[in-house]
Amino acid sequence: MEQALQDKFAPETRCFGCGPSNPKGLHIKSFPEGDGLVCRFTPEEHHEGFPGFLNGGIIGTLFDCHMNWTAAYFLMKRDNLPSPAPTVTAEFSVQLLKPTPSRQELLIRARVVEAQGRRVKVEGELVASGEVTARASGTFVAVKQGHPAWGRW
Ligand SMILES: CCCCCCCCCCCC(=O)SCCNC(=O)CCNC(=O)[C@H](O)C(C)(C)COP(=O)(O)OP(=O)(O)OC[C@H]1O[C@@H](n2cnc3c(N)ncnc32)[C@H](O)[C@@H]1OP(=O)(O)O
Repeated sequence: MEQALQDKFAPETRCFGCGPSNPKGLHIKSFPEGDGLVCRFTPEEHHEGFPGFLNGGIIGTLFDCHMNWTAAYFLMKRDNLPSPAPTVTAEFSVQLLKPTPSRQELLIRARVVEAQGRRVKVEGELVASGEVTARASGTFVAVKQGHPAWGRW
């Protein structure tokens, strides 16, 4: 199977959501597919908000990191960079449409809907057994040299 973007481009990073080297992290894995990125995630019991259903903050983190990588990968392709751009989350919002089952594999899709300069808008959806249980949108910005995140991925 093809390597996840996180493992290919940032294996040493420790982001709680997507850092491969954080032993307590979620280890979100993003793969290019179609016009965006997809992520498949199977929650653990300690990610639940109530029995059998996922905690809303965990849902937010899944969207945050996966949409961030969607923006970073988009900028890499658009600007012909050797690796994904160093993007951070400027803002994001999540709509929790129905309880998300936690004892199964979940699918998160994200795609870029607008981009200008180093600012990228991304939309995402979370699908459980073919049903969309949450949607999100956010703005991600590629940082400049001198930003605390510069060179940290
Ligand atoms: C291998 C690699 C892996 C790369 C992949 C890595 C994935 C890691 C995932 C980690 C995700 C995180 O947790 S990141 C950590 C949480 N996030 C943060 O700490 C970010 C804190 N905020 C900041 O550092 C800053 O505010 C920035 C970088 C977002 C923006 O500051 P700046 O660089 O000075 O840029 P600025 O000129 O203000 O804005 C640039 C453009 O973005 C717009 N903009 C700025 N902030 C916002 C905002 N909140 N909402 C909407 N739009 C905004 C501006 O209007 C402007 O648009 P225009 O006029 O150009 O149109």
